[in-house]
Amino acid sequence: MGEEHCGPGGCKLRIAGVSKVFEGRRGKVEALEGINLNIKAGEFVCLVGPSGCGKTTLLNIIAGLEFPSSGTVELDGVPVSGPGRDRTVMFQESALFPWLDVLGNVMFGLKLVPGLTRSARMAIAEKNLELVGLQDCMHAHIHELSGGMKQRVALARALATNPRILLMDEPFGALDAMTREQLYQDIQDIHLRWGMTIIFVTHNMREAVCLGDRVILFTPHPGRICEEYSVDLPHPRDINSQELALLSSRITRDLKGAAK
Ligand SMILES: Nc1ncnc2c1ncn2[C@@H]1O[C@H](COP(=O)(O)OP(=O)(O)OP(=O)(O)O)[C@@H](O)[C@H]1O
Repeated sequence: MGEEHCGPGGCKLRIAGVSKVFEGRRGKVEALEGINLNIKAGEFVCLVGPSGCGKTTLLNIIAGLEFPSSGTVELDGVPVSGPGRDRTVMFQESALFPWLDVLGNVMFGLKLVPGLTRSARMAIAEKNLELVGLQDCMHAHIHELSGGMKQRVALARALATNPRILLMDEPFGALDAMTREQLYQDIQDIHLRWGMTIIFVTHNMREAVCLGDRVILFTPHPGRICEEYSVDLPHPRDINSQELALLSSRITRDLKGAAK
């Protein structure tokens, strides 16, 4: 990875009294209730909790893709009123365009940035593909890539727009253990050098403790914050370390208690 790469830093996030009620075919669903969370600029925060406790909903609210039923979200003191280029979401499924090659996919994400010529978009896309180790695959078709490579393309696409907040929804959930371990190293390295704020949803407690400065545990139906844990282990962290296993099994025990 090129040492010269450096992002714009992160922004501060203030979530105050956020609740979300969906009115769907099943009637009212209380997805979130009274979420208060302050996230520092550059902090890496992992959200964990039982299935359906509203983690994705909160991520979507921060992204500006959903709106809270009550409460507010502010980025550096400015209320979120919709999606913006300061935030990028990366999903479990890479959602790449199969008719574009690897380079084309990353360049496509840059079309929303005003004032960039095609050659500038290409240069930025190439730089970010190098950053995630895909410099030799720029012209590959998407169907030629492994699951891990596809997530690397998605990561390069997310990073290319220089987000100040990276919102990641189980981005490594579908990958095998070895590929995930490599990506844990890469994402820690990128976060250390870029300093963007990262909010990362996962079901994998070890992953949360390996990556997060802080892990936030939610209760189910409606999702509320029931506990938070500071992770003071130095980076780069090894997912197989003893200390990491101890903290992750403590959170898993608390999760089982919260899910009852
Ligand atoms: N658009 C929607 N309309 C109605 N209900 C919704 C909608 N989106 C989410 N929900 C409901 O809100 C609740 C929270 O969903 P959400 O996807 O945020 O949970 P989650 O914690 O991310 O779940 P998982 O860990 O399984 O991905 C669930 O009961 C879900 O069915």
